Amino acid sequence: MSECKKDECKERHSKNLSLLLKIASKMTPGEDLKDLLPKLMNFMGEDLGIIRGMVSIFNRKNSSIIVSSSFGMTDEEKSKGIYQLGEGITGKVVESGEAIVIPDITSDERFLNRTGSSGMDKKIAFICVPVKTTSEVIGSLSIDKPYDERRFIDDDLKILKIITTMISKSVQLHRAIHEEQTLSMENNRLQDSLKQKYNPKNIIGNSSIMQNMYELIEKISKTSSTAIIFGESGSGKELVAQAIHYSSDRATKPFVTFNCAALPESLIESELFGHGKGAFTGAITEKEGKFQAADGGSIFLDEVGELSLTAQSKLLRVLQEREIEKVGTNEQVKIDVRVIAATHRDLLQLVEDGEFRLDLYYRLNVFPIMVPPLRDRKTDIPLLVDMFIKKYSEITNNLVTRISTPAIDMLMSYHWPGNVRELENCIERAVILAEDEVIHGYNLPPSLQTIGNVIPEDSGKLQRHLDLVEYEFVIEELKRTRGKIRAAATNLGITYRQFGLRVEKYGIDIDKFK
Ligand SMILES: Nc1ncnc2c1ncn2[C@@H]1O[C@H](COP(=O)(O)OP(=O)(O)OP(=O)(O)O)[C@@H](O)[C@H]1O
Repeated sequence: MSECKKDECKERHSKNLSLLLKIASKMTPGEDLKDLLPKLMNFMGEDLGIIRGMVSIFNRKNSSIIVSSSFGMTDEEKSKGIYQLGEGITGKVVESGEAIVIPDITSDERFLNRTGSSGMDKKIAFICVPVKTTSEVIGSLSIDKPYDERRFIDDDLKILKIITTMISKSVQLHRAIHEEQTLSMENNRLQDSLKQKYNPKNIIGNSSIMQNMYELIEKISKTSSTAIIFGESGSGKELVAQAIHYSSDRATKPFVTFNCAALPESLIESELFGHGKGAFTGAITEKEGKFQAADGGSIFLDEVGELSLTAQSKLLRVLQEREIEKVGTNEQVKIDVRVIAATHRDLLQLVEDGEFRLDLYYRLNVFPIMVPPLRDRKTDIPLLVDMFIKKYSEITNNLVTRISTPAIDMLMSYHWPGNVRELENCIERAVILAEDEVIHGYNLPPSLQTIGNVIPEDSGKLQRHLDLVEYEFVIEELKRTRGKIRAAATNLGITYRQFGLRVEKYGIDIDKFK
C-alpha cells in the first residue's frame, strides 16, 4: 500500500535505516533492557514521526499487560495502560501473537483509550505488533501516527516487526546470559562444596595437582584398602596419611605412626608386633605392638623402604593373613588395621637392587598416591606462608602481619629441596627475626638470597647484609609509589640520582611496579 512519491520513499527508507542502525548500536549484550527501551522509544519518536508509542510487557503471573516504556505519554497515561489478555487491541495482539493495523483508531470499537491519551478527537492510525520469542509472546510494541501518513502504514508495520524481532532477540540473549550466569554460579557453588568436601582441613594447597590428590584421598578413605604414599622428604606424606584416616569411618579409632627408619632392625619386629614375656633378654613383661595399638584404626608406616627383608616378610604376612604373631610366642592375634605406608625412595629400584620384596611391593601398591614436591606447586606457597606466619606469630608471641614483596619473590623463586618442611622452618625463623611486624627478604636464610648474584661476590658479610636491607627498602618504596622514582627517592630521603643508581645496581625493572 506504499503510495509514497519516489523522493518521499527514499527519504523514509533512509530514516528507517538510520533508525534501525541506531537501535542496533544500542543492543549490546551488556545493555539492560530497562535502559534500552526508553532509548529505543526516543529514536522511534525522532525518526518515525510517531505521536505516541509504547512497549508493553505481558506479566504471565497475573495475566496483565503493562506499559514498560513509552514516547509521548505522561506518567499518568502510562500508569493507566494496563490490559488483561484479550482486552483492547493490545490485549488481543498479545493473546493472538498477530499484529493489528488500524488506519483510523478513533472509529474502531476495539479501541478502549485506557490510557486516556489526549488528541483522540483527530483521526489517528495505530499499529500494534507482538514481541515474541520462539515459544511465547512477551509483550507488544505499538505506535500512534497521524492519519494522513497512513500511506506509510505498510512500511511502518515492517519496521515495527524488525524492531520487535530485535527486542525479542535481546530479551532471549539476556535470558541466556542470565541462565548461563546462574548455571555458572551454581557450578561454582557445587565445585566449592566439592572442594570443601575433598579438601582435608589439615592440608594447605589449592593447586590443581593438590586438588587431584584430594580427590584420590577421598576415594581411598571410603575403602579399607592398603595405601602407599610416595613423595620427597618434607612434602607432607604424613599429613596425607592422617587425612586418609580421619576422613574414613575409622576416624574415631587410633591412628598410630611408626617410622621404619628410626629403630635398629633388632627392635623393629617387637615394636611392630609386640613380644611375649621372656621372648628375649630384657623382655620381662608381655608387650603390645603398634599393630595391636592400632586395632580398628590405621597404622602409618613411614619410610617403609628402610624395613629389613625379615621385617618385610612379616609385614607381608600381616597384610595377607590380617593377623600378627608376637615375637617369642606362637600365638596368632587377629587384627583389623588399615596399613598406610610411605616412602621417599624409589621402591621399584629397591626391588631391582634386591632390597625390597616384589610381592610386598604389589601388596602395598594397591592405592599409590604421589605427593607433589613444593617446586611443582609454587602457587600454593603464599597460602602456606600465610598459615605458617599465623602459626608462628602465635607460638613465638611475635606478631607478624605481612610479608614484603621481595621476600615473597624470594620464596617463589627458590627450588625448595626440603619441601614444605623447609618452608615452615624458614618462616618460623623469619617470624622470630621480624622486628616491624613484617617479614623482609633479609629475614630469610642466606640460601634464598636470590639478589646475591647482583651483589658483588667479594663483598664482605656486613656489606652483603647492608645491600640486602637497601634492596628491600628500594623495592618496598617502588611498590608503595607504583614505580614513581622521584616520590620513592623523596620518601627514602635520597636524591633522584642516588635512587637511580641503586635501581641500576640491583638490576630492578621499574616497569614491573607501574
Ligand atoms: N600441604 C601442607 N599443608 C600444611 N602443612 C604441610 C603441608 N605439607 C607439609 N606440611 C608440614 O610440613 C611438615 C612436613 O610434613 P610431613 O611430615 O607430612 O612430610 P613427610 O613427607 O611425611 O616428610 P618425611 O618424608 O621427612 O617424613 C609438617 O610440619 C607438616 O605439617
